Amino acid sequence: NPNSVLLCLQWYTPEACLQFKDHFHAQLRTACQQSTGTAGLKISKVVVVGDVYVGKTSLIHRFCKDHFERDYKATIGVDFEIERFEIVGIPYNLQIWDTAGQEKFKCIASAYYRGAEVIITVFDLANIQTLDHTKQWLEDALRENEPNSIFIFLVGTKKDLVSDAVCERTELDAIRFANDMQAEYWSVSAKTGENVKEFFSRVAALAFEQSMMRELEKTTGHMAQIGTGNLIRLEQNLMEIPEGNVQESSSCC
Ligand SMILES: Nc1nc2c(ncn2[C@@H]2O[C@H](COP(=O)(O)OP(=O)(O)OP(=O)(O)O)[C@@H](O)[C@H]2O)c(=O)[nH]1
Repeated sequence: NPNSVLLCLQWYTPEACLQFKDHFHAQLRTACQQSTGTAGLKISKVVVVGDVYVGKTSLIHRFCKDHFERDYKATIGVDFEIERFEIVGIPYNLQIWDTAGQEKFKCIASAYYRGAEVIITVFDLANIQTLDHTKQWLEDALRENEPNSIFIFLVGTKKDLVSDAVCERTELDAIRFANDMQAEYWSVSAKTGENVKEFFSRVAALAFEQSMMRELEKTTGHMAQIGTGNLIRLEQNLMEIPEGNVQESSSCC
């Protein structure tokens, strides 16, 4: 649930962790407000690409409207939805761009790839050929962007249409593809809703975290990192960390 996303910090006591988290969230809000000069609304652009008929529109509509349409209606060029969140008290929007899979619309759709913070590459679990095309879709989308600052997801849709055995077999290939693409792999069903909210919550959490880190670095001039270790370096005089007192195992607040 994006509303309850907690930024994971490694610390050595739960109390210190909570105290630090409160301070950290306050820092995020201030940085955000300073950078926008407004109530601090942040927007991240998400671009969804993949072959025709793989279920891009259905995936987005299941998440944004909690609706599934059985009848196929091709996307003409591009379409977009905005999903509003509030994470740690900061208003946050995901702008989700749905692009057409049909070849004839590709040049229109590709004009909207620029400025993406997240690229979601979609294939159909019931049509393995669509997986083969995902690398090309990603390559096209990355060409318009700065590859190092983008989160990439590989998503297999229509999970409800395949047996568990077929799904498992296909996922072995999909995970291989995901590794090559430096993407995170998810399987979902827009029809049943399986994994859809969880998937977009993950997208929102990562995009939010990255956007906040950028703001913090801009406004404080300090390097900040969360989620991957004990490397949070904000104002270092804020809380002294005794040498050798940081636990190796991860703890989450
Ligand atoms: N059973 C099942 N059908 C799905 C699922 N997702 C999409 N579909 C169906 O697949 C067809 C294509 O879905 P769309 O979401 O329109 O596909 P798209 O990738 O957006 O297609 P383009 O806009 O042409 O690129 C529609 O008939 C959907 O109802 C799913 O999870 N399960």
